Amino acid sequence: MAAPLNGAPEDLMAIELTRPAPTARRWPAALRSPLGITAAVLLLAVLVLAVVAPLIWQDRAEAVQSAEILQGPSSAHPVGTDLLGRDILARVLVATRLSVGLALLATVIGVTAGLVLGTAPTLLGRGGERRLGRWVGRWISAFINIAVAFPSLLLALFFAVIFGVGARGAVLAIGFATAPGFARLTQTMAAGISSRDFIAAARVAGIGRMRILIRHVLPNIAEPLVVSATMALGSALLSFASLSFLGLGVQAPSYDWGRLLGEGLAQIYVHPAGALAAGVAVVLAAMAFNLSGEAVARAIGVRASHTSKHTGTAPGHEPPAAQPEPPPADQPLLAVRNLRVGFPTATGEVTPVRGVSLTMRPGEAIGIVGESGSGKSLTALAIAQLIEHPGRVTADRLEFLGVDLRDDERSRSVEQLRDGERLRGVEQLRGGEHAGSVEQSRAVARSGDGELSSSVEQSRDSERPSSTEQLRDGERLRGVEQSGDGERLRGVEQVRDGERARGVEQVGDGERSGDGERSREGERLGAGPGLSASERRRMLGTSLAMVFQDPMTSLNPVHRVGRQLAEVVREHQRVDRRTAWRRAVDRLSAVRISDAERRAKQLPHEFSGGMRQRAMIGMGVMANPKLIIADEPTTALDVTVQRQVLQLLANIRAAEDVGLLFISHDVTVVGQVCDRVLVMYAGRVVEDVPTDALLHDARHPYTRALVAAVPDMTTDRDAPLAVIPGRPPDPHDLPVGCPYAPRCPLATEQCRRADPPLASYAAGRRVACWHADRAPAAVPGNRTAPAGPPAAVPDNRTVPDDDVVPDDDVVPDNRTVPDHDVVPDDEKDDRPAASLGGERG
Ligand SMILES: Nc1ncnc2c1ncn2[C@@H]1O[C@H](COP(=O)(O)OP(=O)(O)OP(=O)(O)O)[C@@H](O)[C@H]1O
Repeated sequence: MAAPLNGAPEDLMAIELTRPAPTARRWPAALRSPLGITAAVLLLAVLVLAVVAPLIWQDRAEAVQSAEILQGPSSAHPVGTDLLGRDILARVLVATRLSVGLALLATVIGVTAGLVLGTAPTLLGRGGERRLGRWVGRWISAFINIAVAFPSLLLALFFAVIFGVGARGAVLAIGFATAPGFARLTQTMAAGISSRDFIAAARVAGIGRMRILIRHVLPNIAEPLVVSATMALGSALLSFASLSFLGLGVQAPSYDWGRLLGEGLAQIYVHPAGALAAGVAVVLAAMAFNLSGEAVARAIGVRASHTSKHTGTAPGHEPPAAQPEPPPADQPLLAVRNLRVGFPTATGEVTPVRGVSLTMRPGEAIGIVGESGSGKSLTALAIAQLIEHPGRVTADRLEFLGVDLRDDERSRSVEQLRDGERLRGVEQLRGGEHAGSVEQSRAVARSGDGELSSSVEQSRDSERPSSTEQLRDGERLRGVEQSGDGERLRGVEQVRDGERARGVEQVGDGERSGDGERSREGERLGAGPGLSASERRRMLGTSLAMVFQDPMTSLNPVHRVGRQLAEVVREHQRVDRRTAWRRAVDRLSAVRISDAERRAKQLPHEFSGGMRQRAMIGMGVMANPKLIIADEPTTALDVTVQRQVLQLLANIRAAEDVGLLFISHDVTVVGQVCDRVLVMYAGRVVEDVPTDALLHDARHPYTRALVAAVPDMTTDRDAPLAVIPGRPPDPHDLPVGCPYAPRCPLATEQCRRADPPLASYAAGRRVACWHADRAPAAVPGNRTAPAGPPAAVPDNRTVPDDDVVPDDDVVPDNRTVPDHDVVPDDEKDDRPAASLGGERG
């Protein structure tokens, strides 16, 4: 008899929750089904027998009657007697307790060990700063993978030999043989839940790993785990019977069903009923547990899911270094330079975010737009420190509130190179060397006067081709050196203008002026300039809020909304439960959720989509953040709710002087809430333009195409809808040169040869295009001027309580960029250039 061990967890390996709503209403229906009734009756019978059988039939089962040896079925002995004349039926019934009890014990051991092993990678493996933890987590994962590869029976036999013959050894053997399957199931589900937005939100809020695991991950995977454990119990029963049957389990004088099977086997041809009775008991009890698991599964709505494969290809290209933005007069809220996000692939590394730079002042609203896959979300996640291993984030500078957010181990090499370059830059400045740099800096100066072409020309002729060549050859080192040159340019220019001292300071210490600020921030937080990982987490938890696109996945479905909001302040401000709850209710009403006290007690599924999104925003402002990152917060909402959410963000921003990084596909929506817009394409910023210039004075053909592709109420319905032909490039397979060239009506040979740098051509304006000097044509007649930013609530830290946004407040339209992915092939290439606005260039 070779029963499958721990088959249930393996069967349920890819289990997932189909819906997060409470399941109370589905239980009665499931119990009333034939499956539910059968399972309930069988389970009840097994449990009752396990409790009462030894009390009633123990004496009869153990009474030796030499006159009745090996009797066949009779009215006195319904399934006959054994070699000592004992009643077999009584023995089978009495053995229920030991058989079920031992199986239960083995299952508890297996489930506990599986839970610990399965959650360990999630617990240890998150966050870049935990190298040792990640390492241990990886080893545990590898161990689980190897263990599940072995047949469970083999594992059980192996462990049985290790732990010794007998009931105790068998319990441990079956427990440990059950653990790997259960661990794999737990690990898979925990990893799935960990990628959900509400976990990211909890992490942004600075909630610790263990707490996230216990409060957010486990409750969401508990139901399928219970189903799996129930089924594992049936398997453990069969396994135990197998070991006892083989003589490795329960030893005489004790007896379980496996032992009774073994004893009866010798008489199977004489008294088949006596031999089979224990087998029938095993089958019925296993069925009871498996059917119960099945019924529970139906009641709570879990089903098997399909796993998806990820394939990697060639690494991405290096874009030319962006020209840094001029340093703001005051300390920036957020300073990002040369941010890169990469993921390992089978053939190297793919880099979906390639050198993004941005500087945000306190209270500023910056929009990031671009088609799907342009790297907007990854940029936001990298800033919020939410890129998971094996994702790799590097940056020359990544500071929030003056605090360096970089994970040292990951970014140090780049930083060291930059430091080296900076020092050399200072030396060169001091010695009055580097004529080439002076030349280049003149170009930058001219471009500052609006002579963009000179600047571009300069870069085109000197820097870029070599840069592209170098990077194509994988000489990253020299690429970094060039970014150092960018720094030198500015410094040299300042020296040329007689501002030598300032230039040296800026170039020499670079953006190291931030160091002083960082120290001050560190002092404020009670830590040194280099904050520890937990201090950084705490700082981010209180100062940065994230609002995600899908309001359904942004809140934990199993916790009341108010409790989730309260958790943020309880975590950071150590306030008592009641105070935290009051603040949660207050924040809910501040985000205009009426009857906030009652709503706070509801679960997320009881909220509408717009309310959930507002609740998320309410959660974000629980700790008075300095920056809100909103990743397409209105995409999943209808027009009215979209307008309310935009209004709310604008109000909070104005009332609390919060910076806003607003990500969207929709250039018009971004135009209405932001001061300036970064347009991303193929993982890099291709244009940085003030909002008021977005519609009529954008320089990059891609920006203009995005603007032109947005229809509005005045769009001529008879004319073909403007679209951008082709598709954005796959980050795995970027073309040489400007990645937009294959879709660009202005593309020339030069565009196909070299990627243009993001160059500054006027105050607060940067563009990465070789042809950006060509005067932008007027936006087609179907465009209307953008509405102004939503009216803000001045000087008031709470947002008005009215649920209805006045129409004249703000009218963000819900126009969205058409889904270019679904442009039929035959439309892509013969689309007239006029539809792109390219003719305006
Ligand atoms: N974990 C990952 N591993 C590998 N590639 C990834 C990962 N996450 C995202 N990418 C890739 O990075 C690119 C940019 O993704 P990102 O989510 O930032 O795009 P996006 O501009 O926000 O798009 P959308 O508007 O559709 O959300 C995409 O091509 C995506 O496939």
